[in-house]
Amino acid sequence: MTAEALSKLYIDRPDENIRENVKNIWDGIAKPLKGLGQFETIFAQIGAITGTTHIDISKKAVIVMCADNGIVEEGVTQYGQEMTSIIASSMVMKDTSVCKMAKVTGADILPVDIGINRDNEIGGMIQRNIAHGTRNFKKEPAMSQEDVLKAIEVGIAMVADCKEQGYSLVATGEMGIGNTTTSSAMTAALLQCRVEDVTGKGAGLSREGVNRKVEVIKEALDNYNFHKSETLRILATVGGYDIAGLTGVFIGGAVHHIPVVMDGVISGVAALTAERLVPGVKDYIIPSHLSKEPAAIKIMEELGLHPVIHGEMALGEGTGAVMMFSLLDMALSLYDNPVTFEDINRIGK
Ligand SMILES: O=C(O)c1ccc[n+]([C@@H]2O[C@H](COP(=O)([O-])O)[C@@H](O)[C@H]2O)c1
Ligand SMILES: Cc1cc2nc[nH]c2cc1C
Repeated sequence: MTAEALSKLYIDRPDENIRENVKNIWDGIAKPLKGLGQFETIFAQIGAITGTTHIDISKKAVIVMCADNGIVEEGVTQYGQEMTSIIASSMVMKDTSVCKMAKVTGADILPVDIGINRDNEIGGMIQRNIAHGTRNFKKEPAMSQEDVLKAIEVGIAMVADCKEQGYSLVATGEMGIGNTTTSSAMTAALLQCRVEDVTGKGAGLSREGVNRKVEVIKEALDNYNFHKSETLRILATVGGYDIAGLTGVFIGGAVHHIPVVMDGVISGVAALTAERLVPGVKDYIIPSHLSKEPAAIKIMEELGLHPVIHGEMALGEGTGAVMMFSLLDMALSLYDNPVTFEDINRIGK
């Protein structure tokens, strides 16, 4: 896909009549008006996206983009790069946090190697490796624009495949040591805000570690001198294959009318990138939780999204999105099997 073809993608507006119809169905259920709050508007959004008031979220998948980041050699993380491979391998064995949580809600985990740094493939992963990790963005741009476009295409194609396999709801997840550094760098560049305001502990840095991370990002951004509108250049220079792949997942959701549940801060940066590249994508995004990483709230504000879970989570892999799956299933049980005002009036007589 070329940058031009990407910018020309057309996103339909969600169906506003169906949005209203779903809201009216909620109002007919025997409960205080708007009593399920944001969940009512989320189902109205799903109806508007899918073009029907019959909400089906029975088959769910988490697309977990796994990739390595060259910036790790600058000492910006608590763990070494090998941890990406270790957790990705465990994901295939259904033995990581997101796998255990997905088992509870009955969702499938689709682990994608989009840029892990290792010579041999991890059997059982969806093989889409574009490169063995990115380059160190403090020294040189992390990726070429061509490779970034390939990664975006991988994400779009993953959603198309999911649709073909009957999935009606997908979520974003990722695994990649160093990806909170790429996320903070991208947020600072895309929102033109101070690096220290959008940089956090990631997977467990000390205060001194965070200070170092801030300095590394600042030095790099000073060199590149981005304008906030240079979305693709920012992604290619200081982003990662995981963020690019997830950008494609969000775009794919909008193109294929599949709602996409957004996980934490890395997914958030990808969502913002997708909306900047292809305006209209954000109408297809369902936020799940507000990550503890400080960039998350700024991204939510910029996108006008309101996550429902405020639990200070900072885990990644798609865990917050899977938690949201459970809440959506529970809310849907009211919508699917409602007690209406007619029912209770009849019983009460
Ligand atoms: O999802 C989040 O908001 C989130 C916040 C902090 C850390 N993580 C996870 O931790 C890893 C990145 O942390 P780090 O410190 O190596 O940049 C990566 O694999 C993410 O899935 C994820
Ligand atoms: C153990 C571990 C698991 C993770 N899952 C997502 N990011 C992670 C980072 C670490 C360090």
